[in-house]
Amino acid sequence: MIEAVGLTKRFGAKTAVDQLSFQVKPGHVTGFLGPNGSGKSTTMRMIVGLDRPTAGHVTINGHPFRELPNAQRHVGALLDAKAMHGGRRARTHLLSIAQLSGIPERRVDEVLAVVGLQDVARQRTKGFSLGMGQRLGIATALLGDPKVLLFDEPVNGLDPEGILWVRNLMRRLASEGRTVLVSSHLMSEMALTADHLIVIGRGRLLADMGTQEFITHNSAGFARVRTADTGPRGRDTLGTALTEAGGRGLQEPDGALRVTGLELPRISDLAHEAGVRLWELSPHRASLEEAYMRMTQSSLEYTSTEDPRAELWEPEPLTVPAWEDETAAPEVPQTGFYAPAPPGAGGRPFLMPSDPGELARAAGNTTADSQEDSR
Ligand SMILES: Nc1ncnc2c1ncn2[C@@H]1O[C@H](COP(=O)(O)OP(=O)(O)OP(=O)(O)O)[C@@H](O)[C@H]1O
Repeated sequence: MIEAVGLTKRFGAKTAVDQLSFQVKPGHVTGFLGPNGSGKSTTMRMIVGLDRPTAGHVTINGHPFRELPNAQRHVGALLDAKAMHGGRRARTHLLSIAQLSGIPERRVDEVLAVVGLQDVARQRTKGFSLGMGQRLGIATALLGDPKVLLFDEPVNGLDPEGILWVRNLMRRLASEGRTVLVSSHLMSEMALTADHLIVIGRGRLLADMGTQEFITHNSAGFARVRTADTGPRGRDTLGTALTEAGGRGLQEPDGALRVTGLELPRISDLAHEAGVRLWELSPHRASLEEAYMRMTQSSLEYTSTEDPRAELWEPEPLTVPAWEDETAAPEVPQTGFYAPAPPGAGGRPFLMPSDPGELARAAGNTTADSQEDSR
């Protein structure tokens, strides 16, 4: 297990890591996420003793890295895939590290086979592609058969087959009871690889929870509603009914409505009462990328002038339906199937009920009851 307590690193006036406390437990792949410059690499460097904390401490299985006897046998790390002597052959690179750590030569050939570099083992690493370098870096981390593994951006530069391979490798290492901490900016990949997440922003801890829990806690909630094509006026009729009931609808590019401010059962009732047939009524299920953007948007060290993430919160309507002009969208409430106010504006994250029966029960509730549904 890796344990950080009040871990802090300052570079002059810059606080790169700010009072971080977390545990990385064995048997899981823990994703380490954060915007550029949020302090992930600095944290990893402190874990393996390459940077000294300004305050706080971090231990591996109860010991600071520098006090671990034969650390290579306990901890393996891929921090910089380019950190190798370009004039050395891949096998020689591994062999020199193995010899320094008392690791038998046969292990070098084992890890070369694990990462699929046997055929280029005698090539000099300066000719390696980024992906080959990553594989060699992973082989180096695995050399001592360590119980604790750190990977900083291991899928950087890998092709889809390589990414899949890394995913399966991480999961296998965790299933063997090892502690696996992996950073990546590839959210779709992290969603598939990591079962736990530590998220930091500006050096501070933003979240430490299961991946699914993280997505649930940080998702904008809305319903997708598609009216039957058979009734061309159905969408406008429904839009008016939804607006009058306190909801708000925006047109999705595919013609569906994105509805906030109303629970699904209420939307269904309103459609029924208005005589509008629905072909789709579904809760929006957020991706890890969306949840991550939502959580970190105020913690980005560098943001582009034009924020490409804006579309994740509220799409521009392609055309403003008539009913949109009639009534101003009301203040968005904070409970049930509602979209929260934007982060930073005091909004509470939207939570999907984990129990689908909750939806059915909510269908029988009055408006007053529905206010109790928030979780
Ligand atoms: N040796 C150093 N001297 C001065 N500042 C540093 C040093 N190392 C890191 N920093 C600063 O500390 C902050 C955190 O950097 P770090 O590399 O840990 O972030 P990161 O989350 O790994 O970023 P990325 O995702 O871009 O790799 C940045 O502002 C960086 O410029």
